[in-house]
Amino acid sequence: MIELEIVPDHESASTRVAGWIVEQVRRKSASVLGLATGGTPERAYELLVEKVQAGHLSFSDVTTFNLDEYVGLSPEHPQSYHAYMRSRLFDPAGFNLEQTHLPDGMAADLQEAGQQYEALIAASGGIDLQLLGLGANGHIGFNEPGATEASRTRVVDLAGETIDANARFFASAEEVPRLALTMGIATILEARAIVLIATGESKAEAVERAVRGPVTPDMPASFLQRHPHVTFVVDEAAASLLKQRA
Ligand SMILES: N[C@@H]1[C@@H](O)[C@H](O)[C@@H](COP(=O)(O)O)O[C@@H]1O
Repeated sequence: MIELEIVPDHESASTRVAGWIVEQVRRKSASVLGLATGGTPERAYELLVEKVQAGHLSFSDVTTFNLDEYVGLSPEHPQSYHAYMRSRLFDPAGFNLEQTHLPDGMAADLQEAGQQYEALIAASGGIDLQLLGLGANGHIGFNEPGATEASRTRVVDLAGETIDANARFFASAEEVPRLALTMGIATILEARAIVLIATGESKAEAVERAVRGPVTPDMPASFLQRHPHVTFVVDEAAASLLKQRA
C-alpha cells in the first residue's frame, strides 16, 4: 500500500521530505540513509544543510548509500552523482566522506562492484530510510522499464527518454553516459521505510500508474506497492491525474 501525501507545491514537498529525514536522524543518530539525486530532491538537501549549519541537526553518526551512478564518470566529473552529492549535501552538511557510499561507476569489474555495494549495505545493517525520486517513465534509481522485482545492484542501459531528460545537465545529449550502476528493485524494497518525492506535471502519469496501476516491470515504481512502509510526497501537479481519476 502506497501512502500518499499531497502538498501544494515543490517547496512544501521539499520541506516535508527534509522533515522526514530530520525525524529519522533524531530518532536514531546512527541511521543508514538511502539517498537519491536528480533535480527534485535538491531543495530538500538545501533545507537539511540549513538545519545543520544552524546547529539543529547533525549527520555525524549517519551512513549513506546512494541509489546510482553513471558508468564512466569519475567522482570529479561535475555531472557525476558523486559530485552532485558532495556539492549539494556532503560537503556543506559536514559529512566525513567515509560515511558516504555511491556505486563505483569507474570500477574495472562493474558486476563485482555491484556485488560489493550490496555487501556493504548488508554490513551496515540495511537502509533505514530510502529517499527516491521518480523518472517520468517510472524509473526509480536507474531501474528503467523492464527491471524485475528480483533485480539487485547491477549495470543497466539508460532508456532513451532518460538520456533526453538528463541531457539538460550536460552540454548535449551525446555526453550523457549510456550505462549506469544502480541499486535494484529488490535492494530498494529491503529498506525499512521509503519516501518518494515527485513534483510537477511531467510526473503525473508515472505517479498515477505507480500508485493505481498494476504492479509491472513496465512501471518500475509500481513495485513499491509491495512495500509495507512507503509514502509518496507529491505536489498538486504531480497528483493531478490521481485526483481526476479518483
Ligand atoms: N537516476 C535519477 C533518479 O534517481 C531520479 O529520481 C530521476 C528523476 O530526476 P528529476 O528529479 O531530475 O526529475 O532521474 C534520474 O535520472
